[in-house]
Amino acid sequence: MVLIQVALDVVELDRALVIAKEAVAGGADWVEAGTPLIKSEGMNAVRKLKEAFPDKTILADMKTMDAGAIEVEMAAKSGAGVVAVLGRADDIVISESLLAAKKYGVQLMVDLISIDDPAARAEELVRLGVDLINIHVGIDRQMTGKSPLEVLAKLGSSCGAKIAVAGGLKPDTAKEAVLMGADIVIVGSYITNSDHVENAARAVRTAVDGVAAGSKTGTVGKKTQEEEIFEIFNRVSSSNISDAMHRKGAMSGVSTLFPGRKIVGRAVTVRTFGGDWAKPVEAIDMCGKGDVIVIYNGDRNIAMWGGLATKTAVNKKIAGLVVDGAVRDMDEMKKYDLPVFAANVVPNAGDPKGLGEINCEIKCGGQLVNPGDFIVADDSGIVVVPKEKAYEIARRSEEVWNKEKRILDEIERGQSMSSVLELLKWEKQK
Ligand SMILES: O=C(CO)[C@H](O)[C@H](O)COP(=O)(O)O
Repeated sequence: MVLIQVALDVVELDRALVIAKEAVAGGADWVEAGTPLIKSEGMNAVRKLKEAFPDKTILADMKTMDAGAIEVEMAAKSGAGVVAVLGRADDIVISESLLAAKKYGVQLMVDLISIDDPAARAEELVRLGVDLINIHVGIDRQMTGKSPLEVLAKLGSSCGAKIAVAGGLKPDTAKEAVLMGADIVIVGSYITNSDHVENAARAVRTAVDGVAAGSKTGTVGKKTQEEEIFEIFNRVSSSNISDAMHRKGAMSGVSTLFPGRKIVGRAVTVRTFGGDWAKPVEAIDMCGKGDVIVIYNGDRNIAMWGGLATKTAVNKKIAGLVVDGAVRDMDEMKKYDLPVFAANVVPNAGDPKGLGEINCEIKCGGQLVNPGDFIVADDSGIVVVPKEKAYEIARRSEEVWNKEKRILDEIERGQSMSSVLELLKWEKQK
């Protein structure tokens, strides 16, 4: 039987215990004290988990690099049945960890996170006597699109050890991992950040058990990164994205004219001056379906966009307009669905002189925007995501969105935001 291990990568012990209870009810077999929980609470986290789940195997994700024997001993004495150390550690650290594991009657799992040649290292580890290996892509690398399934495909399932797989797994990828030979699937954020942990764990259980029952259909359909970016940006908010960019990326002084209309698209940029509307209108003809026109005008008191330009843009099916400058003809613009974000609305227009450029780097609302950058604009504001970082930021913003949903769920159950986040405990010490 394939085991499901829920990884509790939260820093608050009380939350971890609640989440673990729900995950176990949904079918998790092993409960992992995740590294952030161990760093926050120490071995007490392992003790409390063992106390709460005496019949379950508790894994302590120590991520040990040195002094293996003492770390394994500490975790084992606290109630861990499996202790995880890093495959990047020296062989002597692995051997010492193995000796301690034998002495205290626990299993050792060796984590292949960030190993350049996982197949070669797995072979060495098996020679050292390791019989439980974790094919793991860490959270930061997941955000760049790396998946543990690619690593598993290279390693194969017959390396002589039991195989655990971890790194952003969801029901479909957990199932794929099992089809590829995994004995244990380790699932963290998909379960712990769910607003219904029990159901999320059950979805993983069903997917994994489906393989044992012989259902080989429904493996992961590959989406392109571009498709994933659009899917995620359409789901999350500009605030989630700003959080994912370390609370940066938002324009200032430009806001929605039509609340409720959202933009997700790639920028076609325009720089123009003093209400000159030639380049903005010419840019519409250069746009493809779904593009966003982003304009720096430099004068917020002369309109360089109005009803006629809006109708042309609607015909071209552009996703929206963002203007660091003024627009006019609100009555006409209201009739169309086009999301419009601007710094000002004034009735007096400029003239079509043709100054400026299309598709050059501009500064709009205080943010640099390059052609092709992603623009996400909603009622909270407008964020610019540089195209080179778009996939990573999309993945990180999805994590932010998921975490917030989970915290909201806990607040809806009656807790205060401050108690859920243990704000007092985590205030920065002077
Ligand atoms: O060890 C970890 C991070 O280093 C995680 O526990 C592991 O990656 C599983 O979590 P997720 O499913 O969120 O990736």
